[in-house]
Amino acid sequence: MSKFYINKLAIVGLGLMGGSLARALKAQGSVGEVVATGRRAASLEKGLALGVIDAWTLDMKEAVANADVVVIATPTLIAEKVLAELAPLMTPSMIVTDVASVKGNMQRAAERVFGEVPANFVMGHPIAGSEQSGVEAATVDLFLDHRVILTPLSTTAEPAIALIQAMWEACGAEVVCMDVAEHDAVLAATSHLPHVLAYTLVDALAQNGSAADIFRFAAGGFRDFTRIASSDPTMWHDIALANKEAILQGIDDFSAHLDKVRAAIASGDGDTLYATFDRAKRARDEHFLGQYLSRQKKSPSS
Ligand SMILES: NC(=O)c1ccc[n+]([C@@H]2O[C@H](COP(=O)([O-])OP(=O)(O)OC[C@H]3O[C@@H](n4cnc5c(N)ncnc54)[C@H](O)[C@@H]3O)[C@@H](O)[C@H]2O)c1
Ligand SMILES: O=C(O)C(=O)C[C@]1(C(=O)O)C=C[C@@H](O)C=C1
Repeated sequence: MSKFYINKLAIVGLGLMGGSLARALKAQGSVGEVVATGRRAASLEKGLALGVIDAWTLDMKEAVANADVVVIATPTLIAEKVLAELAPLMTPSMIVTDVASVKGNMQRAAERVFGEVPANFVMGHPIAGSEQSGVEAATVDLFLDHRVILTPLSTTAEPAIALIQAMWEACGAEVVCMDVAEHDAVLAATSHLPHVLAYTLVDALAQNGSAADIFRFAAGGFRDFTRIASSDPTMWHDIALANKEAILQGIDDFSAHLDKVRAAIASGDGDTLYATFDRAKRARDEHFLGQYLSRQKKSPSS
């Protein structure tokens, strides 16, 4: 990993993501000053009190002045407004990145604001998080042993990509580069669809007249399946609208699969049911066992 140091990091939108990034970089001694800006003085003040940031301001110009790196960590659909505010303040030596969960929408937003995506804007997405939000939920090790996907374009400057890669590696993450459309299709399937399903299941049950009884008898399976339905509704409202086409495709593919399972249950087709459940168990076990083994290989003592 290349040795790097950020003199001044500016965070726009200090919540779980921005706060965890600040905590991790500070813990590594990889950053001089962290300044945050956002909408609400109260959460910025909380970030300061928790030692996550060194200073805050509601003035974007003041926040990003002389910053080496600016991280946009607001909900996805706000990013265009943030980019528009940032545009006249950007300097050639300033590198801008983001953590939004959808990249096609971010690319289109940057194209609308700048004409084309600036060479010093490196789009990124940490594949780590939680159902909690806000700076108080930020942790120093959120990105440790997780992947961060960067989606640079052919016009993105190599030194800018290298610096953002080094920033995430300093947080203990593995960085991979991916095409924007591929990113949005993959994340629609593995992250966005599960959230839509969890929210919809809980809502459907909660609308049921006997919801109180149903929830009273819900145990570990329901809790595991629905943890992510406690995620921030604004964040997921934005993601669902920003990655509309890929999520609709995911819902359609899933519905077709669910129809097959429904038909198998209705007709008593145990072979199909068993085969479906067995394939799913193997696929999940292999994936998570593979992850577990690779973590063990990296730190055999833990
Ligand atoms: N939470 C996760 O698991 C996760 C994982 C990966 C990526 N992301 C992405 O990271 C981004 C931030 O998510 P988070 O979990 O940190 O959310 P969060 O709610 O914890 O933090 C978002 C912050 O943005 C601020 N904000 C909202 N509107 C704003 C505006 N108009 N101007 C300036 N600031 C504003 C909020 O006050 C808050 O401090 C989102 O785009 C999300 O999709 C989230
Ligand atoms: O662990 C969680 O609670 C998450 O929802 C994290 C999660 C996901 O894995 O789907 C959510 C959104 C992101 O953009 C990346 C990660």
